[in-house]
Amino acid sequence: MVMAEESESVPKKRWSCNAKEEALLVQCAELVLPYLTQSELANVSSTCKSLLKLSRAITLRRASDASRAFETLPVPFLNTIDAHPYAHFLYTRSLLLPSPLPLLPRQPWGSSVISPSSPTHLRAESVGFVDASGRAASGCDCEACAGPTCPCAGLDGMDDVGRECGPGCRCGPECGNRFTRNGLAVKVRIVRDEKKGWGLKADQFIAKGEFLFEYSGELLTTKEAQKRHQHYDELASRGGFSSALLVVREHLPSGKACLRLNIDATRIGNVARFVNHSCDGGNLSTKLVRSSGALFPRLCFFASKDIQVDEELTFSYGEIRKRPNGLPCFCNSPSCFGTLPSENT
Ligand SMILES: C[S@@+](CC[C@H](N)C(=O)[O-])C[C@H]1O[C@@H](n2cnc3c(N)ncnc32)[C@H](O)[C@@H]1O
Repeated sequence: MVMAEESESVPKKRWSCNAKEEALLVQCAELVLPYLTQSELANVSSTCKSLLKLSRAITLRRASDASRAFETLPVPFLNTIDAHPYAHFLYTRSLLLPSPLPLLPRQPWGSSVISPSSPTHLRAESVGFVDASGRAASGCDCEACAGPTCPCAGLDGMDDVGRECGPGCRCGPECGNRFTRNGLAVKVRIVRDEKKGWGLKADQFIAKGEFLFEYSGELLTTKEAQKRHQHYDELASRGGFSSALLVVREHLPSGKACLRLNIDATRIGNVARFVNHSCDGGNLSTKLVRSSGALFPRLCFFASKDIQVDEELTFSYGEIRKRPNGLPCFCNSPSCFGTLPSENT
């Protein structure tokens, strides 16, 4: 294999190789390229025609399913605005404990030969309540969890907190009282907007009250969330950067304390990371759902009204606090405050 210099005004390095070498190169590249980020892929593909062809095929597959086949429904990207074919992030269907930046794992995406595996750091759910003998200490003993007789039933109504069967229950994954636990439940696509970046649109009719998805990502300590908030604010002020760090508070029964969940889907997350803000509350509502036996509740999204095909899915990011350097809001609702809500960390 030899490197050939081109005699253009700005010389470019290109590989030139014989047919046998090229076949070997493509074979190796098939195993490596799916692990690369968008810019790494672009750099590599500019070095030779075969890699360019392969990288184009990977890009097409990536744009056809943001979920990397972790969801049962594919989630395509659609961009008629600019040249970004997809957004690059690692996919997880559940909450994960964070890994420090340099240890962020790579996850193949867009390969025709390698199936992606979930990021390997600890699932937040793998920590649960146990009794002195090590048995799960909460949950139900139902064989079939039918209706309100199951002690874990409690997802109906407008309460901010719901309950479901979980790892502490005798029933299995097929139990009908675990319907927020099977990942994305409706067809959606990710659409590029000139002002808001990527956003999520319904690809089917969704009835009021229907469950859509949970908000997955890295579960951070408040200290780490504050550090990342500051870092993300700096990046956003330079433009072209969207963070997806959500802070949720659950008021505990005493009324005197609250549980604060910091979920960062910026680097690792699921489709929920694409839901944009609307000052009028949008068409989604959130509920913290506790699965019996799991230590942390999960933030789940439900339709707060009937949603038609092609409607953008939005919700309110929280209370608006006027900040001189707040990011501009383009929700376009009659009640728009002009500024995006920002967490006072
Ligand atoms: C959770 S992400 C949503 C997905 C994001 N639009 C993207 O391209 O990845 C939150 C970020 O989206 C953008 N965003 C969300 N709602 C917006 C709105 N109403 N107006 C302007 N930007 C918005 C802001 O950059 C915000 O920090």
